[in-house]
Amino acid sequence: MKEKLTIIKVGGKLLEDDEHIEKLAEYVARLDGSTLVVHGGGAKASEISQRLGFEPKMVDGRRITDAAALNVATMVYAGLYNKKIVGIFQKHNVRTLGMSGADLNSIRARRRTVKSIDYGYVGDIEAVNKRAVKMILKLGVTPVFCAITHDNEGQLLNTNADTISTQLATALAEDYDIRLLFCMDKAGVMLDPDDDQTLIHAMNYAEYKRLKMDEVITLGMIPKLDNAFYALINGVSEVWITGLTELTEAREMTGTRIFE
Ligand SMILES: Nc1ncnc2c1ncn2[C@@H]1O[C@H](COP(=O)(O)OP(=O)(O)O)[C@@H](O)[C@H]1O
Ligand SMILES: CC(=O)N[C@@H](CCC(=O)OP(=O)(O)O)C(=O)O
Repeated sequence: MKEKLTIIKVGGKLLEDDEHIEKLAEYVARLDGSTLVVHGGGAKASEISQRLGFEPKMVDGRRITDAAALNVATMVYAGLYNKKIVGIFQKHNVRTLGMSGADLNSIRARRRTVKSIDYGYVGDIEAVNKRAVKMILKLGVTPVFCAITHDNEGQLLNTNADTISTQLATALAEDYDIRLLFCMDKAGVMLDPDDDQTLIHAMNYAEYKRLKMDEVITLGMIPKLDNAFYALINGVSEVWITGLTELTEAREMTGTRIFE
């Protein structure tokens, strides 16, 4: 039987409040089996960019990342948030290692080719160094990955955190029984994102396509769900889109369970 691995992707909006990181750390400390965390930070990167006087630009949920935006992304994701999470996890006795895709050459990516849009220093993942990640997990350590990858030629790249968690999950699915949890600022996928009462408890691909066409599902939820379904058809056992309270405080997890 494969060992259990829980992969939790934490959305950047949740990271704005240290209390949320504390709750997550307490939850991870209680979990059985191995855990791997991936985090974003897009909202903070946008805020810092604005404070520095340049407007952030997003297309289809992906940041147009010029050299200045890449510097901000590296400082916010690999620096501020990664180290904040590591510090708070250590406080809760979770042995943690902060990672980017450049560390141990764990995630190699290629700069996205320019078609109609030049995304700049945005990386599409080419290879996950499974050996390195498994080695960390075998030590009983929880790796915490930020949204920075590299091309192994010295260039750092910005990669969407939902995609990183999905690529790590599918690469490790051969060796682990994986639960992939996308934890964000809403309770899950909803018919009305401002009304928790409209939570969709389970969703298949046909329903996703219909709700996307009807523009019930929009913005960052689209790449998240594309990743969620990709994970499910590529060997990941269980996929959820959920909120922090729904994940860490409910006796039984609630949110949106993704099924084929
Ligand atoms: N049907 C929906 N249900 C819930 N959230 C939705 C929906 N459609 C769009 N969204 C938006 O998607 C956002 C989550 O995507 P994103 O901002 O990329 O999250 P994260 O930073 O956690 O990856 C929610 O905050 C919400 O504004
Ligand atoms: C290429 C690209 O768009 N990268 C994302 C990485 C951060 C991220 O994914 O953060 P959230 O999970 O908080 O949205 C960005 O810069 O916004």
